[in-house]
Amino acid sequence: MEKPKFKTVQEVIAAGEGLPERYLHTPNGDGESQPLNGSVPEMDIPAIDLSLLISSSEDGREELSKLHLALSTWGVVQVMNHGITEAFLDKIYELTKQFFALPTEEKQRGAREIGSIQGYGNDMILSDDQVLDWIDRLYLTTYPEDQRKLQFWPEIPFGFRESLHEYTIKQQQVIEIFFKAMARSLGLEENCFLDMYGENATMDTRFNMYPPCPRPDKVLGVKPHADGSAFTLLLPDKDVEGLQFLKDDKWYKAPLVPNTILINVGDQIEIMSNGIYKSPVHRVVTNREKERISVATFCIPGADKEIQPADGLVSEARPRLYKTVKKYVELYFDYYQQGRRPIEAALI
Ligand SMILES: O=C(O)CCC(=O)C(=O)O
Ligand SMILES: [Fe+2]
Repeated sequence: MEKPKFKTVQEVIAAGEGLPERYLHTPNGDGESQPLNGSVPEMDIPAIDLSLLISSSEDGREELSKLHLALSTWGVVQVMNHGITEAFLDKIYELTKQFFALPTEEKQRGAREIGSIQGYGNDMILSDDQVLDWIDRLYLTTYPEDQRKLQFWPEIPFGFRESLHEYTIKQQQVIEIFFKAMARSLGLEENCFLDMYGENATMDTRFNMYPPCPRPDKVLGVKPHADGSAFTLLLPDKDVEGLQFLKDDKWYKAPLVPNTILINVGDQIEIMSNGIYKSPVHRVVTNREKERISVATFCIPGADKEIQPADGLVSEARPRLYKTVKKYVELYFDYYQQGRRPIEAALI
């Protein structure tokens, strides 16, 4: 299959030809006239103890109400006591760093092919007038195993493949507990969301690298978007800030809390929860001196599954807000390409 002709951000920098115009945001009058690297306040989100979410004790109930409050206001939580050791998370982080530090030719062995999202590359170029994100990434489907495309899985650094396999298994436990906890926190039967997620659900892991950028006032690492997943597990860089969430039209930065996983609601949980849990708009700003690494895993309901508001969350007082959707991620890319919020397509 044909490999696309593109330069990754790392190659753009290595070419030493200055910053291409295609990365520059021009002020368009709606809030973007402000510099992108202005200082913003930190968001006030709780660290949720995952081990307590499965307990029926008083502490467990308290943790569920903390979860409810955070997901209905921010749509984001930090999760601690998630059962994955700090050493293992560090290993994932280090392997990601090592991968992006490899010579271009080595990384290109797993380069994305035209029309395919999996593999190594830059921001997906969907149209000629798209402002590009200052990001290089490696995108891999990790689950179910028969959907893995191993030709894109790096053999170097040593241990990458095995560790990603192990990380996938460890994340599945977190995902299952989190789905059950969300349902219980809304007064639903605990398998209510898991059943919609289905047996044929997919996990996609995206390794993100944001090189230092000469114009953080004009260039974004990731443009504002909400995730099309049910929810997303994120390992943000341990030292370098950059991720910001929008609330009531203002940007807030995500705190750096060691050894936690950040979980944000995606559009499909917003739909399943009839809008009670919010799929937050977020972006990544760039940094002049430091590179930033993050690892995001998108939990995507099975393509055979109909996603709709849970019956228990629809009433006369709270009418149903969303249609039934299927294969939402396909619809997501169509809308995203037109610069629209895909969830609009699901609104009744
Ligand atoms: O790099 C990050 O912290 C977030 C990336 C992100 O929003 C995404 O991959 O959807
Ligand atoms: Fe995202």
